[in-house]
Amino acid sequence: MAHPAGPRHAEILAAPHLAERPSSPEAMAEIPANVFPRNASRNADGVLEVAGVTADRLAQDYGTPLFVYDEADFRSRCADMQAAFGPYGRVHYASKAFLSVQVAKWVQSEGLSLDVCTGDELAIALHAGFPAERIALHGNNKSEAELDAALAAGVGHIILDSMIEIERLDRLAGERGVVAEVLVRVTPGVEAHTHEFISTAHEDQKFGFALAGGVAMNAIRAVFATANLRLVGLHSHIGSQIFEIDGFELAAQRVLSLLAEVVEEFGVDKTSQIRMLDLGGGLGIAYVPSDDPPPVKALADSLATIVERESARLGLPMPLIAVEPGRAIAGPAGITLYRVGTIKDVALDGKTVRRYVSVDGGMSDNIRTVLYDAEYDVRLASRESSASAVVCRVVGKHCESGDIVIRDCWLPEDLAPGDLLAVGATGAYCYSMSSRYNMAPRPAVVAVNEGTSRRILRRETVEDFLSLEVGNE
Ligand SMILES: Cc1ncc(COP(=O)(O)O)c(C=O)c1O
Ligand SMILES: N[C@@H](CCCC[NH3+])C(=O)O
Repeated sequence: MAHPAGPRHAEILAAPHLAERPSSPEAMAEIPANVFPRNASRNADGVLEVAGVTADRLAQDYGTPLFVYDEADFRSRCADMQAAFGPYGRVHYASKAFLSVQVAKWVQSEGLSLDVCTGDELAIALHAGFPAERIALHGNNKSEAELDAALAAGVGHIILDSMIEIERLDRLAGERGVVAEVLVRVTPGVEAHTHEFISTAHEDQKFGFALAGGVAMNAIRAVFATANLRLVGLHSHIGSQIFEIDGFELAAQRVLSLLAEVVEEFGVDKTSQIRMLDLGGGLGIAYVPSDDPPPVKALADSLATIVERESARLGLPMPLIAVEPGRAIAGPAGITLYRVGTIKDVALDGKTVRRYVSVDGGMSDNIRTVLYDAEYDVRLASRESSASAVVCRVVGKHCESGDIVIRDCWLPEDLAPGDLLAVGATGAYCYSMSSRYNMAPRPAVVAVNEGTSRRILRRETVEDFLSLEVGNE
């Protein structure tokens, strides 16, 4: 395909998945099945549809930017997780990836458990009628109020993260006259191959008790010394967006070795209630077509084999394996629709230009590009184009030059204001990490299913912002 006339457009060298110009307009129009929701496709008119509802219709009915979740996709990923890991233990959906009352209901009806990190995530789950005994509470700085709310609700277990918290929870449980089931979060010193800020099991960070220096063992001793805490498992989470099993394998080996030490010190009888090995979340997804994460079932079976082998080697009974996937359930189920507002060719030097495509959202609804250099796949959603491919940078509307949604991508040369763009795999950690920067209202969130759509969260309005104002009477 020829370059468009005029100055040469900036070529992409850094991103391997973009190194090759799409072979044809059809290739550029393709909706990559491993990135977009399972029920997304281009219809006969060339318009993107999700679960039978067109991007045009959605934008017209609900406005843009818009988060669109394929409900059947979300549910099927819950079901896949449950089928893969359920036989070995328990699946907690990590609600931080994306939570709403509807989402909690989907998770519940698919039979999964739920992991929450704050009192307010807990409140949303309880509001949805999620059974408290299937909820686990995480967090490195849970307040007394949050711990007490969890005890009042009767959550399944609480994952302990500091010595102060052990004392705090023991006291609160005593005051309520209950015994709280707890896991101790162990930091096993595994460097997951992922971005530093989403890697959580190397030792120099805020989560958990280090295996090194006997810190985790001391925490376990402290729990055994309490009157109102019952240790039912050990937890480790090595990071997020992980494609290889070796990090999980090493973490499982190390945590099981710690368990063997605990059994040796406290005896088989006193430790028989420690039945859960929670390996956390972190299962990776495809953000761009070349990403190839392992299938969930294969991962589950390999992990179970490893845990079984290690347990046998250490003379321990096979524990229940718990996992806490967030991204792998919510991520691929969601897309973001944006409306193109302006397009600008910016001269980089004498010979090249970069095409900036500005959309009506940005870092307020997707901070991941700015925060982690995350990559995304974007497609023209409102029509098909036969124009040639041009390297573009999709940017938001915020007062920040770093407000980039997609650093480099191929889009049709004839892209114009008013066109709709769809960014794939934005279902996790986009809405949940959104902000109101520049008074940007949080977008609406829509669920689509079998040809129908419904709002599950309405768009914020300036009236919402004004309702927070005080002292202006
Ligand atoms: C303790 C814990 N569990 C589960 C998750 C969910 O991770 P992911 O969405 O990568 O599966 C996280 C986030 O990284 C976490 O910190
Ligand atoms: N928020 C991160 C992952 C960390 C999640 C929780 N520990 C992301 O968007 O990738």
